[in-house]
Amino acid sequence: MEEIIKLKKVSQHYKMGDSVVYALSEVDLDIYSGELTALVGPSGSGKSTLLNVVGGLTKPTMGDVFIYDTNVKDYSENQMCLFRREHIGFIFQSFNLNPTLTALENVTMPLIFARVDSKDREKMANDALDLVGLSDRKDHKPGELSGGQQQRVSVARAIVNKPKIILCDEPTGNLDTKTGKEILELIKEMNRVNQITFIIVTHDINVANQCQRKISLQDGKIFNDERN
Ligand SMILES: Nc1ncnc2c1ncn2[C@@H]1O[C@H](COP(=O)(O)OP(=O)(O)OP(=O)(O)O)[C@@H](O)[C@H]1O
Repeated sequence: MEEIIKLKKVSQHYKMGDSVVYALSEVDLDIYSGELTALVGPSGSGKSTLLNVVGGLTKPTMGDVFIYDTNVKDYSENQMCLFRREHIGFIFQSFNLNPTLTALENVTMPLIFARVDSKDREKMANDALDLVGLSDRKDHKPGELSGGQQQRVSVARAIVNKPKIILCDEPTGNLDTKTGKEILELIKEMNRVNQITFIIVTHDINVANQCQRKISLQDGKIFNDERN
C-alpha cells in the first residue's frame, strides 16, 4: 500500500505564560492510502492537534508533514489553503454548515472555492447529496434538518471535490447512538467504495473498534497503534 500521510518527529508546543504545553512530542506516523484510522486517547492527549497538523490548519513547531510526497510544512498559508481544497475534506462534530444556505448550496461551496466550472458544480453537488441519501432535502437549510441529516450534508460537502483524504473530528459526537451508527456506516462505505483515507478522532470505543486501525495518543505521544 502507498503511504499517503507521513509525519516525521512532529512536535507542537504552546507557550502559556512561563510554561509550555507539549501538545505533540516527536510523533512519527505513516498512514496508508485507503486506511480507515481511529485516533483515540484521553482529553488533552493531542488528538485534535494531530488532526489539525495533518490538515495544515496548524503548522507544527518542529518536524515534517508529508502528504503524498509533498512536505506541506514548507507551504505558505495560501499554498496550504489551495492544497487543502484539492486534497483534504473535513467533517466536524458540530457540522459547521452555513445556516443561511440550503443543503445544495452548502455542498456547492467547496466547488466555488476550487473554481470548478459553474456548469459542473450543480451536478457534482447533486451527485454528492445523492450518495449520502439526501437528494430529497437539498433545498432545506440546516435548521430544517435533523442532526443526522446535517451530518450527511457535511459528509457530502467533504466528498464533493473527491479528496483522497478526509479528516473527521468527533463526527458522531453530537448524534444519538442510532444516527451515529448510520453516519459511521456512511463513512465506511465512502472508505470502501471510493478508497478515501479517513482519520477519525473519536471518544467512542464502538466507532474506534470498527476502524481498521486504532492509534492511541497519550501526553502528545503515540503509545499504541493496532490494526483490527
Ligand atoms: N491553541 C492552543 N493554545 C494553547 N494550548 C493548546 C492549544 N490547542 C491545544 N492546546 C493544548 O494542547 C493539548 C492537546 O490538545 P488537543 O485539543 O489536541 O487534545 P484532544 O486530545 O483533542 O482533547 P479533547 O479530546 O478534549 O478534544 C491540551 O493540553 C490543550 O490544552
